[in-house]
Amino acid sequence: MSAQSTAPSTPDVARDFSDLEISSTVTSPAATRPSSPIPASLPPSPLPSGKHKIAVIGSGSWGSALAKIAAENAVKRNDEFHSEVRMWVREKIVNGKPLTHVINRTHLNSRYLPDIKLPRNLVATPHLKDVVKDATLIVFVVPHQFLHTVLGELSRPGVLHPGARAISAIKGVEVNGTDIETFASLIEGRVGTPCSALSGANIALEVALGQFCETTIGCPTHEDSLLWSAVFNAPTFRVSAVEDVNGVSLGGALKNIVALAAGFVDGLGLGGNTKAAILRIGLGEMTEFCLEFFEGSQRETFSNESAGIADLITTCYGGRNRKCAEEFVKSGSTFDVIEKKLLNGQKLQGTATAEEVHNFLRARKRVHAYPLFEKVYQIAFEGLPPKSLVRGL
Ligand SMILES: NC(=O)c1ccc[n+]([C@@H]2O[C@H](COP(=O)([O-])OP(=O)(O)OC[C@H]3O[C@@H](n4cnc5c(N)ncnc54)[C@H](O)[C@@H]3O)[C@@H](O)[C@H]2O)c1
Ligand SMILES: O=P(O)(O)OC[C@H](O)CO
Repeated sequence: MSAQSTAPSTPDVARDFSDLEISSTVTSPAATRPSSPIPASLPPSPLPSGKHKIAVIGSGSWGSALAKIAAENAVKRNDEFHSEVRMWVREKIVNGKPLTHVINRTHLNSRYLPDIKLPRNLVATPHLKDVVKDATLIVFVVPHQFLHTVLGELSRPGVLHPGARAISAIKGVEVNGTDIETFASLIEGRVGTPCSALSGANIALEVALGQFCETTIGCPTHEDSLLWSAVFNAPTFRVSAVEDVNGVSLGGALKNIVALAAGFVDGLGLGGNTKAAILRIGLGEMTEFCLEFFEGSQRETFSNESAGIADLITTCYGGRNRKCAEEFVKSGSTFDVIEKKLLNGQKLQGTATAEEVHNFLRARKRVHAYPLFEKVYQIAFEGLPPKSLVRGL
């Protein structure tokens, strides 16, 4: 959704789908929270009947981990899904061989998620058009820097199945002057498929190793939440559904700014009390930002869901943004240099989001209302000394 005015929040209970069985013709009323509807310009096209075909756009560490779960579920729920799941891999030569060949022969993504065995029914495919051919369920999980290029190709007529549904697992926001949009909304607008959001306390490697965790899906309709729960819910990846697409998207995006602050705290050698204060203040700014600018979003998505408080905690202790921000303080290098040095080809999201959010707040003349976000921006981009992080908060 585009930026909008403040709206009251209504508490409700999220639904746990651990024992889920799906049907593509579910008509029961939504058991999930109310939220903003699909824009009027996009009348939901009917979901195709029959088995669903899943496509995953992105094969970084999170793309590969999500594709693994989806492909395992596609086999387990073979009455609902085609067993073959295709994953878009941006071709790259790794040890003299194309990455797609490596993945399809060894069932390992040696570049981005090494040592994790991927299911044999997960097929790495280098051309986007082939990945989405006949796909009815499309997972978007590229680093947000590259989404526009992907959407450019997918928005050509005839490329996507007309009744397809999409979900975005991308953490970031799109800003244009005084407008702000989630990636779910951007995808929906560009390719015309209703788009849900998936976000949670989900460090890719831990998920891929099968360590228990939770995630939140924000879906525009109950039907979408049943579909996406069936794609992703697993014994060690527990899906809870809410109808707050914006809250789920914004939780994942904004926590990356707070994670940079947490990394500054670590780099400065400050202790647990300071970090806890940063997390509390950060969660407050994340929640208020979403409520102020995204009509219909829910405070409880931040306080109760994996996409809110839980993701904030895991990112501020174990994430890449935290790690790079600590190094920023300790080494004095730029984030570009640190990303190359520490992330082995993976992409940092928090700095870009801090800049986008700063530009948006400045355009809206609301910078003063979000002092932690602004401090992070100034430290990362304007040379403010990291030790001033907590001054005046
Ligand atoms: N890694 C995690 O633990 C994690 C967890 C949850 C959410 N996320 C989110 O998922 C999204 C994807 O992150 P990731 O960790 O899978 O990716 P990543 O950081 O591992 O980045 C690698 C991916 O970027 C692609 N890439 C590199 N250069 C490209 C270019 N020029 N054009 C197109 N693609 C290019 C690579 O092909 C590869 O698929 C991000 O928004 C991230 O915030 C990540
Ligand atoms: O490693 P980060 O900081 O990009 O965080 C990864 C995930 O978003 C954690 O849920």
